[in-house]
Amino acid sequence: MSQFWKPGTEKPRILEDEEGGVVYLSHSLSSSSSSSSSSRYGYASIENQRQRLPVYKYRSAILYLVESHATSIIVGETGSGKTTQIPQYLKEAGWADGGRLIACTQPRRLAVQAVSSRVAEEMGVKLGEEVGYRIRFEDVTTPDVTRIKFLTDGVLLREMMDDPLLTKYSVIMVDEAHERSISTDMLLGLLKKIQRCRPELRLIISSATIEVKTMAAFFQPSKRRRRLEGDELGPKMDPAILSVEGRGFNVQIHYVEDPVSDYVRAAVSTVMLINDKEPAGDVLVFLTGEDDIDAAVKMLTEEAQNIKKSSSGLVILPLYSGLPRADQELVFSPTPRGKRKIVISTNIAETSLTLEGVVYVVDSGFSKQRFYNPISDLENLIVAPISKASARQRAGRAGRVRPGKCYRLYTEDYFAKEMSVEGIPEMQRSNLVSCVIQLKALGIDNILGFDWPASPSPEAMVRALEVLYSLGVLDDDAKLTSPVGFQIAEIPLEPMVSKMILSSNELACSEEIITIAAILSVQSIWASGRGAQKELDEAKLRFAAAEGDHVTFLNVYKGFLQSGKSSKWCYTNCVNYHAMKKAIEVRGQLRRIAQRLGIVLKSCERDMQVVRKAVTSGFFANACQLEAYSHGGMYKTIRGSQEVYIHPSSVLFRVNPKWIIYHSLVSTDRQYMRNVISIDPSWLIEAAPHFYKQRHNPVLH
Ligand SMILES: Nc1ncnc2c1ncn2[C@@H]1O[C@H](COP(=O)(O)OP(=O)(O)OP(=O)(O)O)[C@@H](O)[C@H]1O
Repeated sequence: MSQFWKPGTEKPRILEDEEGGVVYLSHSLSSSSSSSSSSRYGYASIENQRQRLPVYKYRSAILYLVESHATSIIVGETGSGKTTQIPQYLKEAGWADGGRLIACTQPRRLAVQAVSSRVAEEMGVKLGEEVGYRIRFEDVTTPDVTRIKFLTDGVLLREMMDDPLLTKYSVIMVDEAHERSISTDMLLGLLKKIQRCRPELRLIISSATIEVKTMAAFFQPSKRRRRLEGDELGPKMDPAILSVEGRGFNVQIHYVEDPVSDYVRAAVSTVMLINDKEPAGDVLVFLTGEDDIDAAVKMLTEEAQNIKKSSSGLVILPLYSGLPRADQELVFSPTPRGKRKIVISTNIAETSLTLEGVVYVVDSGFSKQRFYNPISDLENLIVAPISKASARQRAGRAGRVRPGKCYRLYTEDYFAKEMSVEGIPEMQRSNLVSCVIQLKALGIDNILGFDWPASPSPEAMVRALEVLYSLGVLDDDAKLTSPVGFQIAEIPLEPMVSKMILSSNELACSEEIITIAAILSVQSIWASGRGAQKELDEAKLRFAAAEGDHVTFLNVYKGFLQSGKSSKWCYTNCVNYHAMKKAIEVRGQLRRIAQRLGIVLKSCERDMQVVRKAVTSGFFANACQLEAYSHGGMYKTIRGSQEVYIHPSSVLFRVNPKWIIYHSLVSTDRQYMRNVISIDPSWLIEAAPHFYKQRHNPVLH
């Protein structure tokens, strides 16, 4: 592995400036130790660029290993060419002949789209023909024509429902396997199973930062199996390991000297200093979520206005999953001459992406991560420190087409001594409802005995089985019910949302429920980043419904449509225009799914009781009862008796209905419920009699 940072060279120091802001000393920023000449940038033909990538020297070795081993684990620095080149080498070597397909999976949709268009460009073909991609709700491939297919690991899992052995694929490359998302882990377990029936299927597990030993141990065949296969001709079942040495361009790593207390402010100061002292080049900043990002955009815009002369050339772009597609794609557009693009992103840009102009990366050291406690049955999104693997991936977004620099907003000591090597696999810190339903749909009955790369907790499994049983998805034998279980398994959404949509059919309110589901899928439709809380509270009052946030969303949606989807209307009403556009995009996709399932699209007009009943039928597990009026209203979850509070952003904050259902929790000083709706407790028994058995919950009677 190459060393990013050599102590004693260009280490920057962070000092407090007179106003108390954080600044980097300029001498650190102006030093340079590029290992490659920047003249390489921009002039080489695509073919030359391909041949200069470190992975090119390993072309024959990779093809040999894939030929001779069922599984190959390939590790190489970020930017060395794994994702874009290996699928092309495989195609050139004939792995896509005879109508077969080469798949390359990615954990994120944005990466799927970006790498597939790069590979299509390198091959000189139209995207969607020989090279295509598939993400949830979008298939850009052509049957019998597409030979290389990029797709999210979640979509490949869904393809298994129709084709359990994935027979059309000759090679499946599971890229960025270090991310250990639930889908990646499920995929690894299932692919290992498939290989037993299809030894001709080749797997490539690739990443810049994977723990090779763990992965190799997982794919090691058992002694018994090795004996059985001993004499057969065919690929070796022992996994092969290849380390691709070398990296594209050097990335200097800079650390802060002392820990920073406010990483958003520190990130903004760092960007301003880069802009002031450093030569041309775009900046990619990693923060944790929409709130941080909006705050940073606002601060940067103000800073840029204050120092007009030097900063008038900043193009500031947020990037997070809740943004509409067109806005996300702006980050790939060429930076106008004389300008500097500042992309402020969540970890959506952490792996696989090449943003061509990016020379500087600013890493806050944090990301939002899901944590689930099976005992209390509470799942939270928490801002938590990232792992070394993530930090290296973030740094690797620089140095892809020319030398770069990465500014870490944490100390070198912290990186070396305190940061964990890898994150905890998502499987071990998430609610497993979606995972269990998918495995059931694939016919895996013994879920506890499934061969996982990292075992989930039995408590979390039992909790998930229990919720699925109560949703009517599983029967007494823990098999999928017909038709509800099969229908819910087929909808590519969280089972609770899918159930809510299915119930809306019977309750004749599918149009409203689909709108609610779409709005809940974007982070927040309120423009909270603008700062004027009073203005926002007044705007909310204009739409607020006594029933709660879900019904309030319907009022906002109606207003937005009546305004002709106007951005001005959004501004006046403190509504986030991007979020509304995204919600409309998702709504269209959900309507298509609903129609495919035979759901009649129907509006209940003003009858909000049926809307609340439909929400209850999906989210009954999140029901709470008011316990005390202290602290703006203290509630307890009905199942786990956990203390929870209505989030101040909810229209029901301080209204405190006796019985409510929440959509999600955020944890700060307390557990806060976001997006809350009032219910009648008798609906809980109707929706989930097993879940709310009388002996456990006498309060319901
Ligand atoms: N859209 C693009 N524009 C310009 N160059 C690109 C683009 N995509 C990729 N490249 C070039 O190809 C190189 C290899 O990219 P690739 O994604 O294959 O690397 P990788 O080893 O998979 O990296 P990572 O581990 O970060 O995903 C990049 O470093 C860059 O030089």
